[in-house]
Amino acid sequence: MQEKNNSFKSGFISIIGRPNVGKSTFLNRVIGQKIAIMSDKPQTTRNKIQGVLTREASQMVFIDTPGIHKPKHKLGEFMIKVSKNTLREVDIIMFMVNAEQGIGKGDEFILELLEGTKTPVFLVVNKIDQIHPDELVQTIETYKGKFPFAEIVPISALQGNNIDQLLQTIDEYLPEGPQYYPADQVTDHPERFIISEMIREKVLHLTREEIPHSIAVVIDKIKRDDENDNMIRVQATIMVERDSQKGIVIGKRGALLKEVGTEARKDIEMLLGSKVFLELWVKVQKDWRNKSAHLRDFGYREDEY
Ligand SMILES: Nc1nc2c(ncn2[C@@H]2O[C@H](COP(=O)(O)OP(=O)(O)OP(=O)(O)O)[C@@H](O)[C@H]2O)c(=O)[nH]1
Repeated sequence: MQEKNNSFKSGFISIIGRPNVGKSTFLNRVIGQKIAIMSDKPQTTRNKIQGVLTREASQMVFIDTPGIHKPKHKLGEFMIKVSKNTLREVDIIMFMVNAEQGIGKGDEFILELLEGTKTPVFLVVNKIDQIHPDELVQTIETYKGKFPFAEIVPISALQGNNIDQLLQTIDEYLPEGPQYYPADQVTDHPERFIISEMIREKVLHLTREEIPHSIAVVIDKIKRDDENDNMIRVQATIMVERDSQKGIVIGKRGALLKEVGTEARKDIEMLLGSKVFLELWVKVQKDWRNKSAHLRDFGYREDEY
């Protein structure tokens, strides 16, 4: 290493893995800001979210792909298509697995999807804070036998263990390239999407087990109110699949919806740096997950990927 290489490196890193392995936790830790929704329920990340990490000599653009699983209905198939498309275009694939669990059907399915890919695949074993080192060695051995991983990196996204090492390794694989985004930009997602995810997160959180993932949040309007101290008015609709779910989301005399609104408003105010008036509606749209047309309405447009 006689010659110092001053050239800038950059690239796209796709994070893939079964639901709940900790992809969003990782992104949030690395980017240091709440951009990907975090939840202890599986499959809360439906859209592609990019987090951008700019270092001294490199820029990493992370893509948080939807949790892959075998398709059970239209939305599932759609998510898989999205994931497959992104895998072809990225520089590194981070396949994240949960150290606490053995290799499962979902992992096997993802490995099948990865078969023959030319992109380097990193096996990232997350949640190592939960297991004994001996178990870790075993898990790694099992995975090693299944796929020619370019790198294997154990981490704890929650506690931060080995994250620097992982970023260093990613750096080594990045090609020379431009700085795609300004250094202070952490996400290229429109505020609209982040706001809808903030609201969705509150609904999932406050309804606990009662509301499955059959909800979507549509932002109807974001408007600055010049007459009212520049307050920003946000109008959003929470879409549910069944009447019974509507009742749950609204709660007794509207109590739950009010709580969702209060909590979400705080997050949105932080994001926009302004006072926010949040108006929430709940609407039943039967069986929306199986209707491709509705996917479009909810902003899951394939042509964006
Ligand atoms: N103990 C431990 N828990 C973790 C770690 N990383 C994530 N978790 C937890 O695992 C759960 C799922 O994490 P997420 O980051 O939402 O998972 P995800 O992969 O983004 O999930 P989807 O959006 O469903 O694909 C959360 O309760 C996290 O707090 C870790 O390193 N250690």
